[in-house]
Amino acid sequence: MPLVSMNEFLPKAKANKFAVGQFNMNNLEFAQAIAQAAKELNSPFIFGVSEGALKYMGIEYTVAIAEAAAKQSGLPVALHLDHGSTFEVAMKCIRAGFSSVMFDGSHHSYEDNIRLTKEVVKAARAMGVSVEGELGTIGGVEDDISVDEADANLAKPEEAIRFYEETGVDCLAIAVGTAHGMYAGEPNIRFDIIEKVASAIPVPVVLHGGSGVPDEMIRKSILAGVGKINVNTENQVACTEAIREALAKDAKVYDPRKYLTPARQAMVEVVKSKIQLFGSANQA
Ligand SMILES: O=C(O)C[C@@H](O)[C@H](O)C(=O)COP(=O)(O)O
Ligand SMILES: [Zn+2]
Repeated sequence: MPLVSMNEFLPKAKANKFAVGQFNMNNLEFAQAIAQAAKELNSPFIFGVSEGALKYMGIEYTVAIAEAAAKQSGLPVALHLDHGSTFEVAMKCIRAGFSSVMFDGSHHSYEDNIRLTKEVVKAARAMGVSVEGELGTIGGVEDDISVDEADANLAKPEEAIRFYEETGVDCLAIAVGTAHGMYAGEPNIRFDIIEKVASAIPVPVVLHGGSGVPDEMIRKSILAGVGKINVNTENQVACTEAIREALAKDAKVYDPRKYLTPARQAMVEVVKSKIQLFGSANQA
């Protein structure tokens, strides 16, 4: 199956109250693990690729790997630019074969964020590519602010609703108390904000910072209207722990396949557990 826009599965997720996982692709083993887990559970999924990951893997390798995974799995798979910072990078990804892009204008003023997101939506829609927008500040490692500081920048429901109405994005990431990276304690998720926004717009709310969020909070977020959840850190941790363990067991090992095989399997288990939790198994 060729790569698809997120609109192939997000409307169904919103209607049937499940969420589709965005699992970030950082190298070939991540892509293989994500595709294998999704195939075992017959789930649609999204490969998220940040600008940093794009630089690391190269845009042509990224698209080729995602296309191979979609073809091999036979599942609906979207290749999605994660936290795209400019119109230009979004267009570069679309031209290279991405089926979906996020324009993260959250660091701009509210009005500029609307104006810039609208431009991306107009161009992307003409090419059948879905767009995610972002409002508010999602804290954590990525922008080096703590969860408490991020709380001061949660999305305001009226602003989020107007943002959707003016931009026409296909899904909307709003800051509701989650953060990128691992949590020191538990996140304080504002389910009331999710509910207010999700009940007023026809597209799903996106939850960034999905790693380390307790299962019950994930279920509650989905019931409140989250239809896409991003996970990267938990896969990175599982991958690195498995490599450390393999190297500690045999200090003389030099064949990367010897430590990347358990690393890949550890990620398969993480992704499978998220797919079960998000309710997207058997929704392909
Ligand atoms: O870290 C990245 O490169 C991707 C993340 O920003 C992704 O969008 C995300 O939200 C993952 O959250 P996490 O797994 O809880 O860090
Ligand atoms: Zn994110």
